[in-house]
Amino acid sequence: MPQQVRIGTRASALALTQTGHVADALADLADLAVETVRVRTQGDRVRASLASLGGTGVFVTALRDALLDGRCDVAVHSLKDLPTGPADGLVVAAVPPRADARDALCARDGLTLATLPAGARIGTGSPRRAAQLRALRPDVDVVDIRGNVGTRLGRVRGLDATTVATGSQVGPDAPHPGVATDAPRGDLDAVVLAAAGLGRLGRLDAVTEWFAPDVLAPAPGQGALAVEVRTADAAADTPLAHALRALDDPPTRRAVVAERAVLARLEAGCAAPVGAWGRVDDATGALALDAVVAAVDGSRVLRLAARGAADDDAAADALGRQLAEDLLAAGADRLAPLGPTR
Ligand SMILES: NCc1[nH]cc(CCC(=O)O)c1CC(=O)O
Repeated sequence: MPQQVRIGTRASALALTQTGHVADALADLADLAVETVRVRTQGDRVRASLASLGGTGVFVTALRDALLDGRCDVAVHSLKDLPTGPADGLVVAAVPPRADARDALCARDGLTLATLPAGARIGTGSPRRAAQLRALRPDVDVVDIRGNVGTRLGRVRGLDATTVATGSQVGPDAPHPGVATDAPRGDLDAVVLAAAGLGRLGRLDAVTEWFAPDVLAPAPGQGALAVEVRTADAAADTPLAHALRALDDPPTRRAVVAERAVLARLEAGCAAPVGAWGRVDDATGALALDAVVAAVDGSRVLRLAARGAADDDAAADALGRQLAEDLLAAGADRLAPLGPTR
Protein backbone atom coordinates (compact mmCIF):
# COMPACT_ATOMS: atom_id res chain seq x y z
CA MET A 1 0.00 0.00 0.00
CA PRO A 2 1.47 3.39 -0.95
CA GLN A 3 1.46 6.09 1.73
CA GLN A 4 -1.31 8.63 1.06
CA VAL A 5 0.04 12.19 0.91
CA ARG A 6 -1.97 15.39 0.36
CA ILE A 7 0.10 18.23 -1.02
CA GLY A 8 -1.31 21.75 -0.55
CA THR A 9 -0.87 24.46 -3.14
CA ARG A 10 -2.05 27.91 -4.11
CA ALA A 11 -4.20 27.88 -7.21
CA SER A 12 -2.04 30.18 -9.36
CA ALA A 13 -0.52 28.69 -12.50
CA LEU A 14 2.96 29.13 -11.02
CA ALA A 15 2.09 27.45 -7.71
CA LEU A 16 0.35 24.57 -9.49
CA THR A 17 3.38 23.88 -11.70
CA GLN A 18 5.80 24.10 -8.78
CA THR A 19 3.67 21.79 -6.69
CA GLY A 20 3.31 19.41 -9.61
CA HIS A 21 7.10 19.15 -9.96
CA VAL A 22 7.50 18.40 -6.25
CA ALA A 23 4.63 15.89 -6.27
CA ASP A 24 6.22 14.05 -9.20
CA ALA A 25 9.67 14.12 -7.60
CA LEU A 26 8.35 12.75 -4.29
CA ALA A 27 6.37 10.01 -6.05
CA ASP A 28 9.55 8.99 -7.95
CA LEU A 29 11.50 8.68 -4.69
CA ALA A 30 9.15 6.51 -2.62
CA ASP A 31 5.93 4.54 -2.70
CA LEU A 32 3.52 7.48 -2.35
CA ALA A 33 0.01 8.23 -3.58
CA VAL A 34 0.14 12.03 -3.91
CA GLU A 35 -3.03 14.10 -4.15
CA THR A 36 -3.15 17.89 -4.64
CA VAL A 37 -5.30 20.15 -2.42
CA ARG A 38 -5.88 23.82 -3.41
CA VAL A 39 -5.67 26.48 -0.70
CA ARG A 40 -6.52 30.16 -1.11
CA THR A 41 -4.16 32.66 0.56
CA GLN A 42 -4.46 36.34 1.49
CA GLY A 43 -1.95 37.16 -1.22
CA ASP A 44 -4.36 35.66 -3.75
CA ARG A 45 -7.43 37.49 -2.43
CA VAL A 46 -6.14 41.02 -1.86
CA ARG A 47 -5.31 43.24 -4.79
CA ALA A 48 -3.41 45.98 -2.93
CA SER A 49 0.27 46.41 -3.77
CA LEU A 50 2.46 43.77 -2.17
CA ALA A 51 4.59 46.42 -0.49
CA SER A 52 1.46 47.87 1.17
CA LEU A 53 0.32 44.46 2.46
CA GLY A 54 3.29 44.70 4.80
CA GLY A 55 4.97 41.79 3.30
CA THR A 56 5.85 38.68 5.10
CA GLY A 57 3.70 35.68 4.68
CA VAL A 58 0.77 36.84 2.56
CA PHE A 59 1.15 33.80 0.31
CA VAL A 60 2.15 31.44 3.07
CA THR A 61 -0.08 31.68 6.14
CA ALA A 62 -3.10 29.88 4.72
CA LEU A 63 -0.95 26.99 3.49
CA ARG A 64 0.65 26.71 6.91
CA ASP A 65 -2.78 26.70 8.57
CA ALA A 66 -3.84 23.90 6.23
CA LEU A 67 -0.76 21.89 7.26
CA LEU A 68 -1.33 22.48 10.96
CA ASP A 69 -5.01 21.54 10.91
CA GLY A 70 -4.36 18.47 8.78
CA ARG A 71 -6.05 19.49 5.51
CA CYS A 72 -2.75 18.70 3.81
CA ASP A 73 0.51 16.95 4.73
CA VAL A 74 2.98 18.79 2.53
CA ALA A 75 3.13 22.44 1.42
CA VAL A 76 5.27 23.78 -1.42
CA HIS A 77 6.34 27.43 -1.19
CA SER A 78 8.49 29.67 -3.33
CA LEU A 79 11.35 30.12 -0.90
CA LYS A 80 11.50 33.83 -1.49
CA ASP A 81 7.91 34.19 -0.28
CA LEU A 82 8.64 32.35 2.98
CA PRO A 83 9.16 34.56 6.06
CA THR A 84 12.57 34.03 7.67
CA GLY A 85 11.18 33.22 11.12
CA PRO A 86 10.44 29.61 12.12
CA ALA A 87 6.84 28.36 12.11
CA ASP A 88 5.75 26.49 15.24
CA GLY A 89 5.18 22.80 14.56
CA LEU A 90 6.44 22.98 10.98
CA VAL A 91 9.79 22.42 9.32
CA VAL A 92 11.23 22.92 5.84
CA ALA A 93 12.05 19.27 5.22
CA ALA A 94 13.46 19.70 1.72
CA VAL A 95 14.95 22.40 -0.46
CA PRO A 96 15.13 20.83 -3.94
CA PRO A 97 17.91 21.80 -6.38
CA ARG A 98 17.54 25.43 -7.33
CA ALA A 99 16.36 26.67 -10.71
CA ASP A 100 17.69 29.89 -12.25
CA ALA A 101 18.05 32.52 -9.48
CA ARG A 102 18.22 35.47 -11.91
CA ASP A 103 15.72 38.18 -12.71
CA ALA A 104 14.72 38.61 -16.32
CA LEU A 105 13.61 41.57 -18.40
CA CYS A 106 10.63 40.96 -20.68
CA ALA A 107 10.52 43.95 -22.99
CA ARG A 108 8.68 44.88 -26.18
CA ASP A 109 10.47 44.54 -29.49
CA GLY A 110 13.41 42.57 -28.10
CA LEU A 111 14.70 45.59 -26.18
CA THR A 112 17.17 45.35 -23.28
CA LEU A 113 17.65 47.62 -20.29
CA ALA A 114 20.40 49.42 -22.22
CA THR A 115 18.32 49.89 -25.38
CA LEU A 116 14.97 50.87 -23.84
CA PRO A 117 14.35 54.56 -24.59
CA ALA A 118 14.51 57.25 -21.91
CA GLY A 119 11.21 57.42 -20.05
CA ALA A 120 10.39 53.78 -20.78
CA ARG A 121 7.79 52.35 -18.40
CA ILE A 122 9.05 49.22 -16.59
CA GLY A 123 6.64 47.34 -14.34
CA THR A 124 7.56 45.61 -11.09
CA GLY A 125 5.98 45.28 -7.66
CA SER A 126 9.32 44.69 -5.97
CA PRO A 127 11.16 47.58 -4.24
CA ARG A 128 14.36 45.52 -4.66
CA ARG A 129 13.95 45.39 -8.44
CA ALA A 130 12.73 49.00 -8.61
CA ALA A 131 15.71 50.34 -6.67
CA GLN A 132 18.30 48.46 -8.71
CA LEU A 133 16.60 49.29 -12.04
CA ARG A 134 16.61 52.99 -11.11
CA ALA A 135 20.29 52.77 -10.17
CA LEU A 136 21.12 51.18 -13.54
CA ARG A 137 18.85 53.46 -15.61
CA PRO A 138 17.89 56.61 -13.67
CA ASP A 139 15.97 57.84 -16.74
CA VAL A 140 13.33 55.07 -16.85
CA ASP A 141 9.92 55.16 -15.15
CA VAL A 142 9.43 52.23 -12.77
CA VAL A 143 5.72 51.43 -12.39
CA ASP A 144 4.28 49.48 -9.41
CA ILE A 145 2.31 46.47 -10.67
CA ARG A 146 0.73 43.33 -9.26
CA GLY A 147 -0.86 40.19 -10.55
CA ASN A 148 0.28 36.76 -11.58
CA VAL A 149 2.91 36.14 -14.23
CA GLY A 150 0.44 35.99 -17.15
CA THR A 151 -1.19 39.27 -16.14
CA ARG A 152 2.17 41.00 -15.84
CA LEU A 153 3.38 39.80 -19.24
CA GLY A 154 0.08 40.98 -20.70
CA ARG A 155 0.90 44.55 -19.71
CA VAL A 156 3.89 44.70 -22.03
CA ARG A 157 3.08 46.17 -25.41
CA GLY A 158 3.46 43.47 -28.05
CA LEU A 159 3.72 40.68 -25.50
CA ASP A 160 -0.01 40.60 -24.83
CA ALA A 161 -1.02 38.20 -27.60
CA THR A 162 -0.14 35.10 -25.62
CA THR A 163 -1.00 33.99 -22.12
CA VAL A 164 0.58 31.51 -19.78
CA ALA A 165 0.01 28.15 -21.37
CA THR A 166 -0.23 25.99 -18.28
CA GLY A 167 -2.90 27.66 -16.17
CA SER A 168 -6.24 29.39 -16.36
CA GLN A 169 -6.00 33.13 -15.74
CA VAL A 170 -9.75 33.58 -15.37
CA GLY A 171 -12.53 31.47 -13.92
CA PRO A 172 -12.89 29.90 -10.49
CA ASP A 173 -9.17 29.21 -10.11
CA ALA A 174 -8.06 32.73 -10.98
CA PRO A 175 -5.73 33.74 -8.16
CA HIS A 176 -6.55 37.43 -8.52
CA PRO A 177 -10.24 37.60 -9.40
CA GLY A 178 -10.88 40.36 -11.89
CA VAL A 179 -7.23 41.26 -12.39
CA ALA A 180 -6.90 39.31 -15.60
CA THR A 181 -9.71 41.29 -17.21
CA ASP A 182 -9.36 44.66 -15.40
CA ALA A 183 -5.62 45.15 -15.60
CA PRO A 184 -4.52 47.47 -18.37
CA ARG A 185 -2.89 45.65 -21.26
CA GLY A 186 0.02 46.83 -23.35
CA ASP A 187 0.60 49.95 -21.21
CA LEU A 188 4.21 49.10 -20.32
CA ASP A 189 7.46 48.79 -22.26
CA ALA A 190 8.79 45.99 -20.06
CA VAL A 191 8.36 44.02 -16.86
CA VAL A 192 10.94 42.29 -14.68
CA LEU A 193 10.13 38.79 -13.43
CA ALA A 194 11.99 35.85 -11.93
CA ALA A 195 13.49 33.66 -14.66
CA ALA A 196 12.58 30.59 -12.58
CA GLY A 197 8.88 31.40 -12.62
CA LEU A 198 8.95 32.12 -16.35
CA GLY A 199 10.79 28.87 -16.95
CA ARG A 200 8.34 26.84 -14.89
CA LEU A 201 5.47 28.36 -16.85
CA GLY A 202 7.10 27.78 -20.23
CA ARG A 203 7.36 31.54 -20.93
CA LEU A 204 11.11 32.03 -21.37
CA ASP A 205 10.20 33.10 -24.92
CA ALA A 206 9.23 36.48 -23.42
CA VAL A 207 12.69 37.13 -21.92
CA THR A 208 14.78 39.74 -23.72
CA GLU A 209 17.58 39.97 -21.12
CA TRP A 210 18.79 37.87 -18.17
CA PHE A 211 20.31 40.01 -15.42
CA ALA A 212 23.55 38.63 -14.00
CA PRO A 213 23.23 38.47 -10.21
CA ASP A 214 26.10 40.94 -9.84
CA VAL A 215 24.18 43.44 -11.98
CA LEU A 216 20.75 43.01 -10.41
CA ALA A 217 20.84 41.03 -7.17
CA PRO A 218 18.01 38.49 -6.93
CA ALA A 219 15.75 38.13 -3.91
CA PRO A 220 16.97 35.85 -1.15
CA GLY A 221 15.65 32.39 -2.02
CA GLN A 222 14.66 33.29 -5.57
CA GLY A 223 14.39 30.27 -7.86
CA ALA A 224 14.31 27.81 -4.95
CA LEU A 225 11.39 25.95 -3.42
CA ALA A 226 10.69 25.01 0.19
CA VAL A 227 8.86 21.81 0.99
CA GLU A 228 7.28 22.19 4.41
CA VAL A 229 5.71 19.49 6.60
CA ARG A 230 4.67 18.99 10.23
CA THR A 231 7.81 18.53 12.33
CA ALA A 232 6.86 15.02 13.47
CA ASP A 233 6.31 13.88 9.88
CA ALA A 234 9.81 14.98 8.83
CA ALA A 235 11.46 12.85 11.51
CA ALA A 236 9.26 9.77 10.97
CA ASP A 237 10.36 6.48 9.43
CA THR A 238 7.90 6.69 6.54
CA PRO A 239 8.13 6.70 2.75
CA LEU A 240 7.32 10.45 2.79
CA ALA A 241 10.14 11.27 5.22
CA HIS A 242 12.61 9.23 3.16
CA ALA A 243 11.51 10.92 -0.05
CA LEU A 244 11.89 14.37 1.53
CA ARG A 245 15.45 13.61 2.67
CA ALA A 246 16.33 12.42 -0.83
CA LEU A 247 14.76 15.50 -2.44
CA ASP A 248 16.75 17.92 -0.28
CA ASP A 249 19.78 19.46 -2.02
CA PRO A 250 22.31 20.52 0.65
CA PRO A 251 24.23 23.02 -1.54
CA THR A 252 20.99 24.81 -2.45
CA ARG A 253 19.84 24.72 1.15
CA ARG A 254 23.11 26.21 2.39
CA ALA A 255 23.00 28.97 -0.21
CA VAL A 256 19.45 29.99 0.66
CA VAL A 257 20.06 29.71 4.40
CA ALA A 258 22.89 32.24 3.99
CA GLU A 259 20.77 34.54 1.79
CA ARG A 260 17.87 34.44 4.22
CA ALA A 261 20.19 35.08 7.18
CA VAL A 262 21.07 38.42 5.58
CA LEU A 263 17.38 39.28 5.40
CA ALA A 264 16.72 38.07 8.96
CA ARG A 265 19.60 40.06 10.48
CA LEU A 266 18.51 43.18 8.59
CA GLU A 267 15.00 42.50 9.93
CA ALA A 268 13.83 42.98 6.37
CA GLY A 269 11.01 41.24 4.52
CA CYS A 270 10.26 40.64 0.87
CA ALA A 271 9.18 44.30 0.57
CA ALA A 272 12.66 45.60 1.45
CA PRO A 273 15.17 46.64 -1.24
CA VAL A 274 17.50 43.81 -0.28
CA GLY A 275 19.05 41.25 -2.62
CA ALA A 276 21.28 38.29 -1.89
CA TRP A 277 22.89 35.58 -3.96
CA GLY A 278 24.67 32.57 -2.52
CA ARG A 279 26.22 29.58 -4.25
CA VAL A 280 28.33 26.64 -3.20
CA ASP A 281 31.42 25.88 -5.28
CA ASP A 282 31.14 22.26 -6.49
CA ALA A 283 34.89 21.67 -6.30
CA THR A 284 35.79 23.27 -2.96
CA GLY A 285 32.45 23.27 -1.15
CA ALA A 286 33.02 26.94 -0.28
CA LEU A 287 30.01 29.20 0.00
CA ALA A 288 30.14 32.57 -1.77
CA LEU A 289 27.56 35.18 -0.85
CA ASP A 290 26.78 38.61 -2.36
CA ALA A 291 24.33 40.97 -0.70
CA VAL A 292 22.88 44.30 -1.79
CA VAL A 293 20.91 47.00 -0.02
CA ALA A 294 19.68 49.78 -2.29
CA ALA A 295 18.03 53.14 -1.76
CA VAL A 296 14.54 52.82 -3.25
CA ASP A 297 15.13 55.88 -5.45
CA GLY A 298 18.21 54.17 -6.89
CA SER A 299 20.56 56.92 -5.70
CA ARG A 300 22.83 54.46 -3.85
CA VAL A 301 23.53 50.74 -3.97
CA LEU A 302 25.55 49.08 -1.22
CA ARG A 303 27.04 45.75 -2.29
CA LEU A 304 29.25 43.45 -0.21
CA ALA A 305 30.54 39.90 -0.68
CA ALA A 306 31.70 37.15 1.66
CA ARG A 307 33.14 33.69 1.31
CA GLY A 308 33.45 30.86 3.81
CA ALA A 309 33.69 27.12 4.37
CA ALA A 310 30.02 26.77 5.39
CA ASP A 311 30.11 23.03 6.03
CA ASP A 312 26.60 23.05 7.46
CA ASP A 313 23.48 25.18 7.70
CA ALA A 314 24.60 26.84 10.94
CA ALA A 315 27.83 28.04 9.32
CA ALA A 316 25.88 29.30 6.29
CA ASP A 317 23.56 31.19 8.63
CA ALA A 318 26.52 32.73 10.46
CA LEU A 319 28.11 33.83 7.15
CA GLY A 320 24.88 35.57 6.13
CA ARG A 321 24.43 37.27 9.49
CA GLN A 322 28.01 38.54 9.46
CA LEU A 323 27.54 39.97 5.97
CA ALA A 324 24.40 41.74 7.21
CA GLU A 325 26.39 43.16 10.14
CA ASP A 326 28.92 44.47 7.64
CA LEU A 327 26.12 46.05 5.58
CA LEU A 328 24.72 47.74 8.69
CA ALA A 329 28.19 48.96 9.64
CA ALA A 330 28.43 50.44 6.15
CA GLY A 331 25.15 52.34 6.68
CA ALA A 332 22.53 50.00 5.17
CA ASP A 333 19.85 51.14 7.63
CA ARG A 334 20.34 54.77 6.64
CA LEU A 335 19.98 53.86 2.98
CA ALA A 336 16.77 51.87 2.91
CA PRO A 337 13.67 51.22 4.99
CA LEU A 338 14.58 48.10 6.97
CA GLY A 339 12.91 46.73 10.08
CA PRO A 340 10.13 44.21 10.68
CA THR A 341 7.13 46.52 10.15
CA ARG A 342 8.19 47.89 6.83
N1 LIG B 1 6.43 36.98 -5.27
C1 LIG B 1 5.91 36.25 -6.38
C2 LIG B 1 6.80 35.15 -6.83
N2 LIG B 1 7.23 34.22 -5.98
C3 LIG B 1 8.07 33.38 -6.66
C4 LIG B 1 8.16 33.83 -7.96
C5 LIG B 1 8.98 33.24 -9.02
C6 LIG B 1 9.63 31.93 -8.74
C7 LIG B 1 10.81 31.98 -7.82
O1 LIG B 1 11.41 33.04 -7.57
O2 LIG B 1 11.18 30.91 -7.34
C8 LIG B 1 7.35 34.94 -8.09
C9 LIG B 1 7.13 35.74 -9.30
C10 LIG B 1 8.26 36.64 -9.69
O3 LIG B 1 8.96 37.16 -8.80
O4 LIG B 1 8.46 36.87 -10.88
